[in-house]
Parts: sequence; C-alpha cells; structure tokens
Amino acid sequence: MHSLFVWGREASSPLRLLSQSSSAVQLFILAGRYVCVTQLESEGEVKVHHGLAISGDNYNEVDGENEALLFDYYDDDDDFDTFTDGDGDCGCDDGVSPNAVDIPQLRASKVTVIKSAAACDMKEWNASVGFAHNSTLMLSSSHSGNMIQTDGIMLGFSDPFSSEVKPRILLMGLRRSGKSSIQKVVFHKMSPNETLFLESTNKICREDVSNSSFVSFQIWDFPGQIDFFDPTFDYEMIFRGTGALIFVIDSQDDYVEALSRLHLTVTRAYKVNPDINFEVFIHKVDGLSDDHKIEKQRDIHKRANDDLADASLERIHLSFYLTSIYDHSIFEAFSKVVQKLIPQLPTLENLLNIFISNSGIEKAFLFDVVSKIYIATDSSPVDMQTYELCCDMIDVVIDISCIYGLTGDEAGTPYDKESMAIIHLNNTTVMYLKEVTKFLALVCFLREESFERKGLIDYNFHCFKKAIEEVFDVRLKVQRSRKLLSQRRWSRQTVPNGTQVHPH
Ligand SMILES: Nc1nc2c(ncn2[C@@H]2O[C@H](COP(=O)(O)OP(=O)(O)OP(=O)(O)O)[C@@H](O)[C@H]2O)c(=O)[nH]1
Repeated sequence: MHSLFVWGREASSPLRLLSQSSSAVQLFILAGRYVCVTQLESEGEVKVHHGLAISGDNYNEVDGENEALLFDYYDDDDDFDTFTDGDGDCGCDDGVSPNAVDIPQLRASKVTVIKSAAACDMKEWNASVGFAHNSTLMLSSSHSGNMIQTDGIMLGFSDPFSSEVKPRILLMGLRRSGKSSIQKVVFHKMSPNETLFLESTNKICREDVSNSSFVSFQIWDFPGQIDFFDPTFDYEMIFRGTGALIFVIDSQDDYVEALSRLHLTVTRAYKVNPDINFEVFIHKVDGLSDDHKIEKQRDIHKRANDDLADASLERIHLSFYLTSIYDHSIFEAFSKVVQKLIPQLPTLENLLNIFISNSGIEKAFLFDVVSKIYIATDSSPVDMQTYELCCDMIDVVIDISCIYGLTGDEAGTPYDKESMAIIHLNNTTVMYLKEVTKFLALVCFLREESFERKGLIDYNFHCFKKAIEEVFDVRLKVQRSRKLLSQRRWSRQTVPNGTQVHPH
C-alpha cells in the first residue's frame, strides 16, 4: 500500500487522510483548501477516484472518471473559466462523501482536471497538479520503504519546510494600461514597437523567472477586464503568496477609474497579506513633457494616498515610478521592485561598497544579464544615464556573444568567466564589465587614472566574486539542510505501514 501526501500553502493543512485500500495507491492532495483524491487502480494508471470540495462542515463529491487522467496546471491553452466557478473544467459536483473526515476546515473549491494523459509510472512519478484558481504545485516523489514521499514542492505555495518558494509579482491594472507590454519588453526582449500588436490578455499568464539564484520569481499578468473580486475568484489565495503587486496606470489616459481600482486592489490585498510591496507604475510617460510627468506623478501620488488616508489606512506604503517601455525607465523600475524581494540585498550592497571604495571605482552595478535588471548597486545614487549606458553595454556584449560567439562543446558558452569588456568614454570615464556568474555581470564606472591600477581592481574583483559565491553557497546550504530536516521530520511522523500522523 502506498500513500502519497502532497501538502501546500498552509502549515495547518490537515494531513490525516490515509490510504484505505490495500492494493491501490491513493493520492491525497492537501493544498490549503483544496483536496482531491485519486486512486491508482493498477500500476501505470492514475484514475480520479473522488474529487472533493469541502465547505465548512459540508463537502461535495463527484464520482470517479473512467479515463486515465493526470492533473496538470493551468497553461496557455486553458480557458480562463478554469479559474472561476464556471461550469468549464471543474471536476466536482454537489454531493456528500462518506469518507471525507478530518478535514472540516477546508472550504469549497473545485478541482480542475485539465489534461488527459498517458499512464504514469509510480516509481518515476513526476506530476503536475492543478487546482481551481491557478494554484499550482509540482511534485516529484521517490520510494521510501513502502511510503511514497514527496521530495519537492514548487511553484506558488509556501511549503512550511521549503525555502524554494518563488515570490510572486502580480501585474495588475485596467485594460490596455500596458501590463503585457512591460512583461514582454523586460523579460522577452520584445522591441517596444512590437507591443502595438499584442492582443488583449484574457486569462492569467504566469511565468517563471529563474535566471539565477538571486533573481527568481513568478510574474502573473492579469487580464484587465477580469473582475478578480468576483466572489467565485479566490483572491485570498492569489495575494497570500505575493511578494510585490505592480499596479499599472496609463498616464496618457484619464486615471480616475484606475485610482479607484488601485485603492480597491491595495486595500483587499493588504488585508490578506500586509507584507506585499505595493508598486505603482505611472506608465506610458514617453508621451509627456518633463513638467507634465512630475505634475502627473504628484497628482496621482496625492490622490492615491488621500484615498488611503480617508480609509484610515495611512500605514500602507505605495511606491511610485514613472515608466515607459520606450526607454530604460521600465527596467530601472523593475530592478527596484525585484531588489525588494532579494533577501541578500544588504549583503550584496555591502560587498559592492567595499569593492568600489578599495578600487577607486565610482559606481558599480550587479546586473542580471538576461533581463538587464540590476539586482544590486552600491549606495551612491543611481543616475539614469549611467544606467542606460550599462544596459547598452550588456546588450552589446551579450548580443554579440550570442550571435557570433563560438558554440559547441569544445568552445563552451559564449558568455563565460573570461567574458569582460572595456569601453573608454569620451569624458575620461571608463566602463568595465566582468562576468560574475553565468547570469550576473558587474558593470563599473571609473576615471581613466583609476583604471591604470587595473591589476588592483582585478584582484579586488576576484575577492568580490568569491564573496558572492559564498553568499550563494550559504543559501544553498540553508536550503539543503531545511529540505533534509523536513524529510527527517516527515519520515519520523510516518509509521512503517505507510500511515502518517498529524504534524505539529
Ligand atoms: N506610448 C506607450 N505605449 C505603450 C507603453 N506600454 C504599452 N503601450 C501600448 O499600450 C497598448 C496596450 O498594451 P498591453 O500591454 O496590451 O496592455 P495590457 O494592460 O496588457 O492590456 P490587457 O491585456 O487588455 O489588460 C499597446 O498598444 C502597447 O503598445 C508605453 O510605455 N508607452
């Protein structure tokens, strides 16, 4: 008898549903409020046995499906109905289940069955499981005695024992405010002009950004026309795992409606999760004069904060950015949003400060080369022109490396530890780029006379790079030991016949 337990977001999720059949494997998925029960009728085939939807003390049940099914997460081919209580893809009907005990606090929801799939081998189990409302978790499992244990849960849920959870960045705002364009330009290198042909988003688009250990998050692009406060839409789940909420306001349009929507969004989100960073992008400012930009920012800032003050919610902090996809402002704004989600930021800033003060460098940025967002800089102020030059330099190095660089096993990757670039500017300043890791580059600005001591700079850079590697190592070690701890804890709670006790 094998039991596979998968748990999700809430540490308090009950985990007492046990395998009851001696020959079959039952899969219980306990992700906060969502439960489904599947049964492996015979090796190599997963069948939906029960889909349960629980509401307080009541719950619903649907009988088993006949075809082999594999749960999968919401993807581009799915309809947005999947996330609502529409009839669409939800697999539960009203009813009463005689077996559903010990899970009284679970609330009504529907289990989404999206994809039929071929048989899957329990030994190599590797499943994606999807729930209504875009909750997704992925799992893999391995045999441990006669118990199949999950050994990895990713995407969107905060597993109490895992530090692997990627923070979510939500992109919200009215229709046509520019949300999808921002995502495409920053993370897909789409040229701004191409965004003119983007179609309106009609479902949540979720994307993983994992360029390095430091830059790792999910972006959820919300359709403008969706009323996510519809009672059937689980906004609590969405906000709970959110690190930053970016609200995009089209500055070229009348923003009265956008401001009231911003207020509603922020107050709801804050109630669910007061730790969210609220970021307001006053977008499409390319069409405005400098004076006009400042005036708009002041007005939006004042009105948004007045609304919060009227609701006695002055403690909610909103950060404002003037952005446009037609210049580097969008990259800069995104850099600042992402930086707030990097726990190692103070360490990185300290390292950069030490490095520049000992090397005669004026300004240094640590860049994620793929997205061109800078994940850290020293404590001196950032000047937009300097930042733009850095972005251009990265473009030159990375684009030329990728287009014309050697490929093949013997050549290695075009951007590697040897990668560096020096540009002497016409104002006696030198730009110096060096690879830090596969995904990170250091770009420095310094005076020509300081660059004469290049040997010293390179030595200091070597020390800086080692320190960065140590920060990575510590992070990895912490993750590994947490994982080990959670595995030990769970195996201790598992008695030999595959049953499992409630965690404390
Ligand atoms: N001038 C200007 N236009 C922009 C900017 N960003 C986006 N746009 C344009 O705004 C229009 C709408 O952009 P989208 O990205 O589709 O907007 P959206 O918010 O995702 O829209 P929905 O999917 O309907 O919610 C497109 O024509 C873009 O080219 C910007 O910074 N400046």
